[in-house]
Amino acid sequence: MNLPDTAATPAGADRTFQVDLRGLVDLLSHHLYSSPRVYLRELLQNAVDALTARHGLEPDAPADAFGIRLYADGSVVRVEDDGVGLTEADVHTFLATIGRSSKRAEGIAEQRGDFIGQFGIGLLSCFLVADEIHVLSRSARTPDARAVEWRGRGDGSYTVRTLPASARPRPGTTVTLTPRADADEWTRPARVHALARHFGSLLRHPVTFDDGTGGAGASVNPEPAPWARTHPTPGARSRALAAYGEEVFGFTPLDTIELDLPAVGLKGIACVLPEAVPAGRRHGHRVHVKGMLLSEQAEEILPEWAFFVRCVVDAESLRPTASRESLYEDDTLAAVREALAERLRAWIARAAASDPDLLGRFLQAHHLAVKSLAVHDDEILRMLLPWLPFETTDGHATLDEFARTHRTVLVTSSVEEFRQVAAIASAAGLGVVNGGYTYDRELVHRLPEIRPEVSVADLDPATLTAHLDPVDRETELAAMAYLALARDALAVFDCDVALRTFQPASAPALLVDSREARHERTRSQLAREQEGGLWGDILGALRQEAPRAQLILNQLNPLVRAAVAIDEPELARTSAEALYGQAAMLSRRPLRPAESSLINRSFLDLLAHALRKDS
Ligand SMILES: Nc1ncnc2c1ncn2[C@@H]1O[C@H](COP(=O)(O)OP(=O)(O)OP(=O)(O)O)[C@@H](O)[C@H]1O
Repeated sequence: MNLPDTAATPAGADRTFQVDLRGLVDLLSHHLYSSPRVYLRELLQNAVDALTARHGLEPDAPADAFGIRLYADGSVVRVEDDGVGLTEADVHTFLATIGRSSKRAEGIAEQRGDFIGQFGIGLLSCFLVADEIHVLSRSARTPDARAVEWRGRGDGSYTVRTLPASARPRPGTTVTLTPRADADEWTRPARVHALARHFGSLLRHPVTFDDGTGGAGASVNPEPAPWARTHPTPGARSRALAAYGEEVFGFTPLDTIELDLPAVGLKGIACVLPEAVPAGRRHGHRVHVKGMLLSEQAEEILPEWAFFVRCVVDAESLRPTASRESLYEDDTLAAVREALAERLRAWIARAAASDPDLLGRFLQAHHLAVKSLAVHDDEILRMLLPWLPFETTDGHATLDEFARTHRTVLVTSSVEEFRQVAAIASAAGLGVVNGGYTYDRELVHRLPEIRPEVSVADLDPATLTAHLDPVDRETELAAMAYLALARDALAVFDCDVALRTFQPASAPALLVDSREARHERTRSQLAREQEGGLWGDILGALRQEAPRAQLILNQLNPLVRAAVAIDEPELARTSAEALYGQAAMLSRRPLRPAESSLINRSFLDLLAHALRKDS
């Protein structure tokens, strides 16, 4: 913290920026840090970095030779470490200069890989809970170093004094805060203990907490990280990892995937979510660096498609941003993301190859996520496409099951088309998949890449009508008058009417009408209405041969057989309208206003006719 240069400065001379520390702390607390509780994370992280530096000085010291001790009794919070310590010069250079860090090499991007900190601002977070930071330190670099005391205050002033070595008999640093009354929530002993466990449970150095009520400090990290523990059997290990996942995330994982990337010193687990999540929603992962919990919301360690897992990882060399809430996007992070994605793919491949039960449960929860993934990822497509469920004319089935009974797989382009044709197509022995849902049509078309013996084609109305048998000449002639009347009645809907025989006999009529055809008709109609105007010309230029809808009546259906024999023209018209209305409703597409009123009218007309007949 540089004090403003208050001496009179001659006109025209260079001046020094002045820093309003209160403004800066306000900025950090409202925009950089998510909560005042991060003060403890920053203190712990500085202690960890100091221990790392101390081990660098004394590489032969055992791993647990140096530790961290926390103390909180309600009136002070203290973090004491056996780290490298600070000399008086260090105190001036690093503690008293905002933005200066002993952990950075040249530029801001060249952090010395061993350390978590790099920005030289973390200590300021203590001002979120206290007005003064008291540091007592003794350097481990020189055996006879004196102790040095630094007091930094929120108003930007500080004092430094050196003390005899006896003021701190061993090297290391003690940071003491006297919390403000309004920070009680974050500095109560129980809270400090909970925060220490939250941030420090995976730290590799011994960490203890003491609440001043007597007795030895309790260990904050009594056990090694869950993945570093040994278990009697692989089953016991996976149960223990699942229990840890549940404790951290609050759900029982469908499976736990162990992560281990020696190149970046990363270990951890990915917990497979037991339930589907909305596609595209990314989850935050818990990222520890050197055991220290830095972020619970890091999204960047996995690619977007991996939204079916949540991870806890501990890495040696990932670099957090200044807020610690996310990770610095560098080559290491890109490599980690790539390697973890590979690990998830391998897990899927293993389940597909040797654990059908697990695969089934996984796909039941996440088939949508997997479909979105398979569209862009050939390997996933190859492994999983046959096992993905689709809506078909045989009910919900995997493509593998479906292709066993249908060598030619037909796929519709909309849900509505599927609804229109499903019953008839399946009665005609055609295998149709509903391609109307996102990704489905695209995916089904890629099936021959994996099952070359299967062919896939789009189902167009012509394919279906080709499977409907024509009626004999005599029947056709007998129905001619009725068909002409029906065509006339339905001309307003640009709908042709034909008579065929098809199964199931219980279906009186089929309305074959694709969305594109309807779209085209609307455009043609608009063009006709707007004839002459600019808009009409544009629409006219776009006009194609408007495909007509087709109402196909089923000669096998008793009702249809009775209808074509009606000799009363009005009733014949009404019956044709009613058949059209029923077929349109069966297709489950939204009805147009003219269709709704046609259904309404034909129903009332038929009712009136029935009542007249009865009276
Ligand atoms: N416990 C400690 N032991 C030794 N040195 C420390 C300790 N705490 C802070 N320092 C010194 O003070 C400097 C500033 O600390 P501060 O926490 O503000 O930033 P940083 O850790 O370097 O970076 P960041 O802002 O990314 O945390 C550190 O670089 C380090 O030199």
